[in-house]
Amino acid sequence: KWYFDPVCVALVFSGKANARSSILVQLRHIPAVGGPSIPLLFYLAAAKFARCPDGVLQEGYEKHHGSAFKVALPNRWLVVIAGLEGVEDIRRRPDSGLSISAGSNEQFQRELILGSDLHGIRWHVDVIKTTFTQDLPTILLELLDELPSAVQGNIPCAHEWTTLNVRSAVINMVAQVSNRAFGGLPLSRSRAYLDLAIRFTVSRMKNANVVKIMPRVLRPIAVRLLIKTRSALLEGTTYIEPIIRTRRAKMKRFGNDWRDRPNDLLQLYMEEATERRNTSDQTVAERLFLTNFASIHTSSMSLTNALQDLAVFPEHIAALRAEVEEVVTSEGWTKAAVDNMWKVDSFLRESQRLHTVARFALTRIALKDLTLIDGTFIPKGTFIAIATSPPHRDHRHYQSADVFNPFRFSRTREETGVVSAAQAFTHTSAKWLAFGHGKHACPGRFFAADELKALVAYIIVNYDIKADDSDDASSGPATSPASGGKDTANTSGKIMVRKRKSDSAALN
Ligand code: HEM
Repeated sequence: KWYFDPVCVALVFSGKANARSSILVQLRHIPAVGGPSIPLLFYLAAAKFARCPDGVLQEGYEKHHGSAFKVALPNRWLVVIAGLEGVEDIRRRPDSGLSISAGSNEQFQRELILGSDLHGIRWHVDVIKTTFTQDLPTILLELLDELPSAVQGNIPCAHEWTTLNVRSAVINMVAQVSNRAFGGLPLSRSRAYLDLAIRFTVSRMKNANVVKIMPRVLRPIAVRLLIKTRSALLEGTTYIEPIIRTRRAKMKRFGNDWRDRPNDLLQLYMEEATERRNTSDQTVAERLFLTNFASIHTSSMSLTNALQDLAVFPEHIAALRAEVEEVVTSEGWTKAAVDNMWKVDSFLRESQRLHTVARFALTRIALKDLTLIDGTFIPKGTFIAIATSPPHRDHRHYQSADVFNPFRFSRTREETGVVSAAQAFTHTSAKWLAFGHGKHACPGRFFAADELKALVAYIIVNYDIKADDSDDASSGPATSPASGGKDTANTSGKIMVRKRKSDSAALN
């Protein structure tokens, strides 16, 4: 199972197959993609996968569609299930057979990096899925109120064209507006807290990747020596705990008659903790800080890609802007307006389709031996997942799948007037896996969609955007013929922006 583990390698070579090494043998029937699967040479496959993960996954998807293949990670095999029936099969299986907790622990090394207390907690997922999503109409009003400060604080307001480093501007904007919805004011305006949340998110991803390539026996030492993530988490909670104390005092004093009860995730976490009685305020604070990890990276990468797509295809800005101006003029900056931004929704989904942020979904560990729907045997302990990008680029699922067509998901509505949930950014299916699929699909996707739509809408009515035409910007990758000679997103990481002179105060 752990082919990097010297003990395991020694056992394989000495022929003493035990439970750990036997999984190597047991996975022999699953074809490897990206390189050889024989002992030690699988490092070649691991190196190739590290260099070109999307190419390897696409190759595996095409060769083994309807079945499974394996790719070499630095420390173990990952079995990737390819094809619609396989996705449905995985999503239907209970956690007792395929565990999401064990899967995300393997992916993010939660137990080692965060400690076993936090690793097992899952009640926050239910809160995000239920009350937080139900309360979005009011929570979104807070978020919308934060837009001017977050956007104008990170995108220059000059009326001349200015170069913008899109990734760093976006991560700051997303951190600020998200934390307005997570912990309210003044938390969302605390630069020190936001920097900590961003640093924590980035370093936790990096640390998980470092820990994963280390031999298993050295991992706990590495965590202690190298990783400051846990202390960043503790520091993050020091900003939240005083807010909890103040709110607890008010909750005690006013009970349900508390009129200015805050509309944010922290309040919902606190109320859930009160129900659960044995949940401490420190756990609530840690949970809130950790929610940044699930949301900041994914949402900011999605918005970065979307803004870069806008810069590469500025001809679509006018149609998006017209939609936003129409709905905001009639509804104001409200949830209803955001719900009616179908073109913006479609544009975000198309951007996500071609630049899917989460490379894998339905990441699981088999807790027992299983046989998949196509007959593939999956031994206990196998790490499995679905690769998200290949189905999104599959010509069987999307017409002209390689072409960036921002309104492909809003066209049905425009033509027929029928609102189809299956066309929405938040939809999940075996073909649309940006948020996973099934009972463990991303619980924050309704919030993420509203947040991203609001940010894109606010930015396009207030700014002009175009591709960066400076010399160093042209050093990006070559254009792709599949996208009509233009490369979508991820060129130089820079775009040009210019503040618009808007006539309508209602829009900004
Ligand atoms: C565009 C932004 C986002 C993307 C692309 C995204 C994507 C995903 C994906 C692919 C998964 C794994 C699902 C699976 O394995 O089937 C996931 C899980 C999760 N996401 Fe998101 N996410 C986004 C935003 C958010 C936000 C804003 C929040 C919080 C408010 C959030 C909270 C979570 C949580 C808590 C889980 C774990 C669910 C579980 O363990 O059952 N996500 N997300």
